[in-house]
Amino acid sequence: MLYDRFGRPVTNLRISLTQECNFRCFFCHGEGQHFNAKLELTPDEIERLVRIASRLGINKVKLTGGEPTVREDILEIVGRIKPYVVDLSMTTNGSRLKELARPLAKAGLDRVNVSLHSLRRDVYKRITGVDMLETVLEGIEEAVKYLSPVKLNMTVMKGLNEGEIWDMIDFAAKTGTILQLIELEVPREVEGTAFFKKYFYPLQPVERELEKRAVETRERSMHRRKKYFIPTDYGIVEVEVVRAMHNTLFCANCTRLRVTSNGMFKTCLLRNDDLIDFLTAMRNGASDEEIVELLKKAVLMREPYWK
Ligand SMILES: Nc1nc2c(ncn2[C@@H]2O[C@H](COP(=O)(O)OP(=O)(O)OP(=O)(O)O)[C@@H](O)[C@H]2O)c(=O)[nH]1
Ligand code: SF4
Ligand code: SF4
Repeated sequence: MLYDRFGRPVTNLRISLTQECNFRCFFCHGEGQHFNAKLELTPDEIERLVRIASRLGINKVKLTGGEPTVREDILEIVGRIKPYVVDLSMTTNGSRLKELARPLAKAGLDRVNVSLHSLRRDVYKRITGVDMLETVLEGIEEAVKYLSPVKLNMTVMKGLNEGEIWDMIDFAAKTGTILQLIELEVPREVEGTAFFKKYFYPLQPVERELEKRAVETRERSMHRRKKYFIPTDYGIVEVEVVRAMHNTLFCANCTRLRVTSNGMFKTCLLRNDDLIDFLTAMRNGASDEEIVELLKKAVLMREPYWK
């Protein structure tokens, strides 16, 4: 097992497969990739990286983007890395899940997180830039048949969807999904901007209400995130709250290393000075041991962002 200088174990890789996306969410953080990356890792390179990481105790992988399902070889990628991974998940906008949920599960995907910021067509379109709510809802319906759990990601924003939280909780109960309520998060330099002030909606009061209504509360080891089990007319539903801003406990329990779509290790979502290129080494014939050294170097660069 690898530990960073702050005693945090690294147990998962969060791999961005592409910067491409068929949506245009106005708040998209692009997984912290603020550069134009034309180059993409091939299935061979992804498999090799995951195989090497698995030897070091990293056995959970999250596939992200951009939008991971815009890659034509997504099924091949999933199938090739699953043998090395205990928990293989994907975060997607859901636009291709209707046709892909079943083949993805068959290829080895264990579970999926689907962004669903609103249940109202107009609001959904304002947030994502596309008129695809129906398609995504159909995708979710299909996903629950083959993948478990299916989580819904709702980024809560002032003036847009903050009034839909309880509807979304009911929707999650009805569909047999888990809801993740996510507070808008940005790096320090963006915090003072008009954008952030306009849309930031603090979830602490919502969390207090959840606490009151919950029949049970649990804490995840990752980020020490709270999970609330909320009774609804449709049964008990699990609601997880993601509050990263200024959350020292969250960062102190961060166990993931990121991989950018163009082959670099990235140590933190919110940092922009933390990249280690491993793809050039790989393409120049580096041995597994040399890749391990680069991975270890990245782990040693990790720092909690909020401390
Ligand atoms: N600051 C920060 N935010 C994160 C991190 N991981 C996830 N988030 C936030 O949580 C949102 C949802 O993340 P997902 O990709 O669905 O996955 P997850 O919730 O991290 O992982 P699982 O619950 O294990 O599936 C992201 O859009 C981020 O806003 C992280 O390591 N750091
Ligand atoms: S769907 Fe995700 S990757 Fe695509 S624009 Fe929206 S937030 Fe960004
Ligand atoms: S250190 Fe904090 S901000 Fe950075 S990736 Fe981990 S949890 Fe997110």
